[in-house]
Amino acid sequence: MVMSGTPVIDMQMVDGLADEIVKACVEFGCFRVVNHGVSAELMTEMKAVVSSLFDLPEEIKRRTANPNEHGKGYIGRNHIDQLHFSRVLVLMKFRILINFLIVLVPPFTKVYLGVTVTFTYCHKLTNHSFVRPTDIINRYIKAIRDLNGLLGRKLIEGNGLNGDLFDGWCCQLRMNKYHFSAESIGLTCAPIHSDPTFLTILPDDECVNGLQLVDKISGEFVPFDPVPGTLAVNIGDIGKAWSNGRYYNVNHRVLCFEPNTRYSIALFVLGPNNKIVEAPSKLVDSEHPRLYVPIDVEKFRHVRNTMGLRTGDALDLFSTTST
Ligand SMILES: O=C(O)CCC(=O)C(=O)O
Ligand SMILES: [Fe+2]
Repeated sequence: MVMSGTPVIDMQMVDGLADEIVKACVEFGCFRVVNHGVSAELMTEMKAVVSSLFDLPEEIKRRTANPNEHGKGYIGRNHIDQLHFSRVLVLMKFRILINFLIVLVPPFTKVYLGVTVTFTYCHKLTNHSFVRPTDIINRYIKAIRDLNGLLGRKLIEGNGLNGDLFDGWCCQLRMNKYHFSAESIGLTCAPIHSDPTFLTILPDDECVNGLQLVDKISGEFVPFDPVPGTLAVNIGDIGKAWSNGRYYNVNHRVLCFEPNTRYSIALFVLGPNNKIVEAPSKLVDSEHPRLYVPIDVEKFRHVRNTMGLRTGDALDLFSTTST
């Protein structure tokens, strides 16, 4: 059976919100949220900023290069590096990095260009032609982190736990631009992967589709088409580990279906600042024995990247039964 459609969850619903979210994480590993608290106006402003940042001259983007930390600075178009797609940038709480990935697809040999810009750098950019990106990005991140906080509280409640889940966790903001052309129709532009996150909040392009998910039951790809006014949320590997295997770390990919530019903006909720993730003891019992050893999230991402295990397999290396 192919799943008939991922749920759209109203974040302002009064009763049953926590249960709906937990159910969606277990059954689909993804869902959409509406009434999510990120205003349509802010979303429009953010999209304009993203587009302006991508339109910056190459020379300006190159100034953000960070030769010491691959993946945290400019990556030229000629540096094709599939690994970078899954490389994760750790954002300290007040030192926010923005990673742009411009994805070009064959027949071009240049796959994408990546740039990381710090907020400080964005201040410098205010001297350039586009408007107050820092203010808008700051407001956007605040709104999306508020939403994330609410999701975390509902996950805690839905599992019968107490406290805050994502308080102080590291996040990464990644902006993707896909140059879809007539020649690229039918091609895979972002390869199949799970996210190495607890969860990802993804405003996908409302006009240009392309995102596909692997159905939990059938194992087949199914479309995850945009629904205007909603934001997509998906569970990653760390979410599966924290839930003691209950949540589905859904594999996904992006295909080109039409010759239009496509944007998406992903907030990756990576892991706690103390770095260790383990399932709360309440989620472990005789019917649900502990599946994973405590996971150091930085080590996890390192193993995942260096071994190229991008579709959830890296978790097997942290299994309580692996030798
Ligand atoms: O562009 C999209 O819709 C998905 C992007 C994605 O999966 C990612 O950045 O991890
Ligand atoms: Fe992803």
